[in-house]
Amino acid sequence: MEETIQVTKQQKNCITFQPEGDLLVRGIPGSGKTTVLLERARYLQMKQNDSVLFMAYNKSLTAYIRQISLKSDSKPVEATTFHQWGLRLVKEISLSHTHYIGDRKEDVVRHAYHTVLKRNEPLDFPKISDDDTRNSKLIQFLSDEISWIKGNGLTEWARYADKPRIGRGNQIKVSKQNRYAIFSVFEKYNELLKSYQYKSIDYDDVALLIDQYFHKVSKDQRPAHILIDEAQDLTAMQLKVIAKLARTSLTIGADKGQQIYHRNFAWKDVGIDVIGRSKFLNETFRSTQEIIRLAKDFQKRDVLLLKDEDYTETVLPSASGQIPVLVESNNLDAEVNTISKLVKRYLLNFPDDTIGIIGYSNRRLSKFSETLDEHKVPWVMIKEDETNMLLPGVKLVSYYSAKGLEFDHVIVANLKKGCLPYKKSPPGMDEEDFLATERRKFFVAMTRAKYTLTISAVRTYSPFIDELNPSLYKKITIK
Ligand SMILES: Nc1ncnc2c1ncn2[C@@H]1O[C@H](COP(=O)(O)OP(=O)(O)OP(=O)(O)O)[C@@H](O)[C@H]1O
Repeated sequence: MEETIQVTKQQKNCITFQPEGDLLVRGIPGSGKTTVLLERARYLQMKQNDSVLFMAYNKSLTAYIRQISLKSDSKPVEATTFHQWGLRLVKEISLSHTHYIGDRKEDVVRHAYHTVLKRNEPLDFPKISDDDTRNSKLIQFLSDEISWIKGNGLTEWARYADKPRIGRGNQIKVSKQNRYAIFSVFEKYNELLKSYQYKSIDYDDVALLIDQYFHKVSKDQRPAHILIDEAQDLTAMQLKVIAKLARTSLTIGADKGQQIYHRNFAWKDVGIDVIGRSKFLNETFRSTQEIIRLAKDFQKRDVLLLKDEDYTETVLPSASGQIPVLVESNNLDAEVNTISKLVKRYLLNFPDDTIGIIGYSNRRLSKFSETLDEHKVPWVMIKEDETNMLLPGVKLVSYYSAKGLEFDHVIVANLKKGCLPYKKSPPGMDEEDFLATERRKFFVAMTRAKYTLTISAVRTYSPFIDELNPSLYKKITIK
């Protein structure tokens, strides 16, 4: 977002939409949702002279938004994630000494499970086949189920008991007795979290606690205007409290086609009124025709999305460029070597450009960083910190953290079977739903590219490679 841009009429209508009530801005990748939300934040800040808060799903996107916002002359916009902002509020209104349980959540679920098993009452858990004697799949299932319960605000037995299991798949059969057993673990888990031993909350608790202690939230603690980007990945409960917290207006940016967590709710279910207050941006500005043509064709494999009432076809942009390249390597070592050489060439030819290497995880990306060091290529890892994303050079970023970002040149790496899509779906999730979210990660990664796109496949290739239309890319095989 280097140049000053001329917003379109469609975008302007969103920016200056009436500053009271809700507004939903939907749009295809690169259609300017972030740009519009940021401009609207500035507009509201200036016109209304009242507090404005910009929220986004992950820390890398909020850091990026702060960086873009700082580049302009106007007052910077406060940007944060719901989890960061919410935890601060929770500490102020109820639990001053709390922190997130983070990666230890499954340990607490296991602790709760073993505690309820010792009770003198028969508990019937869902049958999940597992070779592991530690019941890891059941524990993971219980952990995901607890997130689902909290994310949908089903924290009372009466609400959970009969709730249709939308979004929880049909793979594992869950009877009423099973629900009773699960709910016993849920209650014990919450008790343990609060106990002296853990004194923690989990990520899903933030929305529940704000809802529970809403009467304690003062007017000054509630922003007048809240703008939220990438809202398709928030839970129903998170959106419900965000809608309650916004005093005057709530602006939501979302694209179902980029939803990488399995969610299922309608806007009205969470108290958001979008009737007559929904806008769609269908022009795309980031990428070239060649990149969007390939990504758009691939998106057609997402049958769940095509059936969704929110789905709208991506329109081709006017800018034209190089055809995307598919590089095939025999193994991961060959992949990092080839990509490192390619990156070196880009740096030489385009010293003022950003180059994003998007990989499966930070662990996988560390292989790139080692090899880039050997090739004497400077790089930065975009994790969740304040790495400057606007400066030229090489950025390493995971599929998750790449959401909402953009780079002049993108290399989507690790297209290997078992890596993307990941080798196994979480217990309980339907294979089709799982593949749809994994496919969207690839779609999101491809659409981060402005000028060139390279896809790097490693033997045994990801099945997604076969889903790419071969007439829309050029193939290079590295021996
Ligand atoms: N009217 C416009 N004219 C030219 N460029 C634009 C315009 N609107 C947005 N852009 C540029 O297009 C790119 C994509 O914009 P932005 O990131 O806001 O899209 P987005 O819809 O949020 O994308 P995504 O959902 O894929 O993350 C940015 O570089 C932005 O500066």
